[in-house]
Amino acid sequence: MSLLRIAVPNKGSLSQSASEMLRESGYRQREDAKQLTLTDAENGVEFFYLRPRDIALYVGEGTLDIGVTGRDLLLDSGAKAEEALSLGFGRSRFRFAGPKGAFTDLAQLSGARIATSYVGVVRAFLEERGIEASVVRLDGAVETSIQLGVADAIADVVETGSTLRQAGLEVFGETILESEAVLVTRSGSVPPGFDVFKRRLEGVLVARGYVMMDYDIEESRVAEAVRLTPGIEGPTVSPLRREGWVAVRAMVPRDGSQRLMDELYQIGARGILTTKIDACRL
Ligand SMILES: Nc1ncnc2c1ncn2[C@@H]1O[C@H](COP(=O)(O)OP(=O)(O)OP(=O)(O)O)[C@@H](O)[C@H]1O
Ligand SMILES: O=P(O)(O)OC[C@H]1O[C@H](OP(=O)(O)OP(=O)(O)O)[C@H](O)[C@@H]1O
Ligand SMILES: [Mg+2]
Repeated sequence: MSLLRIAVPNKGSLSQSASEMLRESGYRQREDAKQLTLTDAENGVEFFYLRPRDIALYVGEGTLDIGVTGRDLLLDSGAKAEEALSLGFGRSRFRFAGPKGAFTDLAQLSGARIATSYVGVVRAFLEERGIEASVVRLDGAVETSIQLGVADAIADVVETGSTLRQAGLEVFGETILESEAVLVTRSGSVPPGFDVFKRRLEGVLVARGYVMMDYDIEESRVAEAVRLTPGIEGPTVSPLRREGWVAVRAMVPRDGSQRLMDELYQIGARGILTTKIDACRL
């Protein structure tokens, strides 16, 4: 059987997290940041380490079957590729920003010069709003362009906001788009073997978002407790050696699991434990 060809970011914000997720999904990943490709024949895949900005193009052309890239980069590329799964890391917002106090409303962008590395996304957004502005394409360090007189405003990736603050800029207008790392495939086509690959990554996503919770409780209060921890298919309830008590086991969302433990304790549960899940298939 031919190998699934998968593009992975070689550098930048998404690179390390992408490789980590693939490793947790049971795939081999390169040990050396200079390595360009890696074959994992046992798992039927071959990895190509590429610039994240180029990945959607390779997948859209059909040269590669699957890619990991940013939603913003996918949209900016205009490639014939589509999002198949969001991966929960590399989260950022794409925003307009300008000197403090200079802009309050998107309409003020009319006639302005806007610097960005994401020309496709910005042009499409302005067109949709009927705003006529000139877009200046820069490769990076976009925040400095205003101070240097090349632009009046910028549109860029904002994560913590500290780069903007340091440049004396502030965001304005609505968020252009919310981005995160995504799996992309060629529009309208599902490569053979994609379902297994996707299920493995979904397993890691669920494992990251959930913990396994165990507790003991009096049988008379089980119904109440199980309402708090319904599990996925339904919790496992098993007998305990102690008369009138049962053990309950259920997957629960990691967020809020501490509060859930407090609530279970309140209604009489004891021996409440959570354990990390490494991987799963639901
Ligand atoms: N703080 C961040 N800065 C830039 N991109 C980020 C950040 N956090 C997440 N991302 C996402 O990473 C992708 C951009 O990756 P890319 O590797 O092209 O740029 P980079 O991380 O700025 O790397 P570099 O500029 O060093 O090449 C986008 O999808 C973007 O939304
Ligand atoms: O909100 P923050 O947490 O400050 O992160 C956002 C900044 O990080 C990125 O720049 P990067 O470091 O990649 O440099 P670049 O502009 O040269 O790509 C991005 O372009 C913003 O400038
Ligand atoms: Mg950058």
